Amino acid sequence: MIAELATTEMPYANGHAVSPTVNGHANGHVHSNGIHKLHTIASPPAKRAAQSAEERLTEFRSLVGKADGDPLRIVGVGAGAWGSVFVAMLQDAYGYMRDKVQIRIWRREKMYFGALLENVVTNLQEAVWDADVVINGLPSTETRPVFEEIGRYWRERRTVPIIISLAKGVEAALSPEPHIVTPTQMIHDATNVPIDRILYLGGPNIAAEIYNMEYANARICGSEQWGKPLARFLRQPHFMVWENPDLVTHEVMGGLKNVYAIGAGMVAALTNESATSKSVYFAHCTSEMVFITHLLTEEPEKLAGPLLADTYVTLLKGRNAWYGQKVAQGELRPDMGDSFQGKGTIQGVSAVEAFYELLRQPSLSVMHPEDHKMVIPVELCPILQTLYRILIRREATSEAILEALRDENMYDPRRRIEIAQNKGFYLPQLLGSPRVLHQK
Ligand SMILES: NC(=O)c1ccc[n+]([C@@H]2O[C@H](COP(=O)([O-])OP(=O)(O)OC[C@H]3O[C@@H](n4cnc5c(N)ncnc54)[C@H](O)[C@@H]3O)[C@@H](O)[C@H]2O)c1
Ligand SMILES: O=P(O)(O)OC[C@H](O)CO
Repeated sequence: MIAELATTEMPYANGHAVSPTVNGHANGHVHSNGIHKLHTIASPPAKRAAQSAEERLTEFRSLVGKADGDPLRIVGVGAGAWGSVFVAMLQDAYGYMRDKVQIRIWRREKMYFGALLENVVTNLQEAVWDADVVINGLPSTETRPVFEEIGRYWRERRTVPIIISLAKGVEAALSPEPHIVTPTQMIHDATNVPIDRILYLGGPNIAAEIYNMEYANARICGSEQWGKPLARFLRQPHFMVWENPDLVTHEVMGGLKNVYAIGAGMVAALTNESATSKSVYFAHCTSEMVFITHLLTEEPEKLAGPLLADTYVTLLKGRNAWYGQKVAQGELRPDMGDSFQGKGTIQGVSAVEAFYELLRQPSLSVMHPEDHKMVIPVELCPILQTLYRILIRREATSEAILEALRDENMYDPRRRIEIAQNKGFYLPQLLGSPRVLHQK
């Protein structure tokens, strides 16, 4: 039986859910059954938003082509930290309009302990078969198999859903030539949903903090036809959403920052939070990330801001940095896998392997700007190489990350960026574009 999100539990004022965004500031806490209770704190009524929630829902419904009496069906796939918070945010904003929208979340396992959360659906086919909007809250490593199953359920569908992927991770594919596969591409491959209806939402977002209404921003990346209306529909006063047409590079950046966040956690633990050591690491890891952006796109400067903000927040409070610390402290080992009870999946581990496997391909070799010989790109990324040795080959301990920083052959991080900027390293095939006939 499909259970809808409980709105009976939501406090109401004048028949509408008391949303933290309607009556000014609110403190919220989670009740045992996981329903977020909101208590408004006496404050002047919030400035009325340009468009009311009703107006935004009506606008989006008409864009999707929903007839009166036919609710907009939104379903989250994967009820982890961010997947759950993101769906709960939509529920807070629109859930009280039960005749116009139905918001649910699917999770694999039934909640046998405690009360089954009202908002959980445990039958995937029932959850997605007629969904108008699907939110992918799965780790990138699980996106392909689950959407292959969903694709089978959608074979006879006559309507085309819109899919928003939250996943930050990548796969490396080596044929027909080495290239990156992102979660939106996995979803497209698995379901045949046109890529212009599959978008990526990413930003410097810590789920728990957004759940507590801390102000955040994010980008919805993909086709402008859906990016603009979705940005309007998803935007909340405490969650600013901008649209950006560049889908794949932003999605790749979400995966790349997780790689270097793990290393940052290791350095923090090994140097007892030394600010100097962490800044040395930050200089080197950002130069490697900027170098990699130059391989991926002709306009890397557009990515510096989003990439560094997402990296920064993950260094401050992300699970990938936490994982790096725990590995360096010996509390976790690389052979223990990448998913942990109460924490979820550490996406950086699979990203280390994907980026390393990709950037070590001879066909991607670039001219070493000082040795004047062709080298595989990963030769210019000693931190990525070291993380691969620690986490994937398991042939080095975390201390190797400090050796990498102290390596006297290490370029001045500025040099690596200068190298990338001066020598057109752009490899269009990395993101699946046809290879340029004559590399610059
Ligand atoms: N947590 C955050 O603050 C945050 C913020 C922004 C982006 N993200 C990204 O969003 C994505 C989802 O993040 P999250 O924090 O919700 O993840 P999570 O690791 O907390 O939860 C993943 C959920 O997917 C479920 N799952 C995994 N494999 C499954 C399968 N095969 N079938 C069904 N369910 C399966 C797990 O049970 C879990 O509930 C990740 O790629 C993450 O990097 C996370
Ligand atoms: O908790 P993490 O490390 O998966 O990162 C969370 C978000 O990606 C930060 O934007």
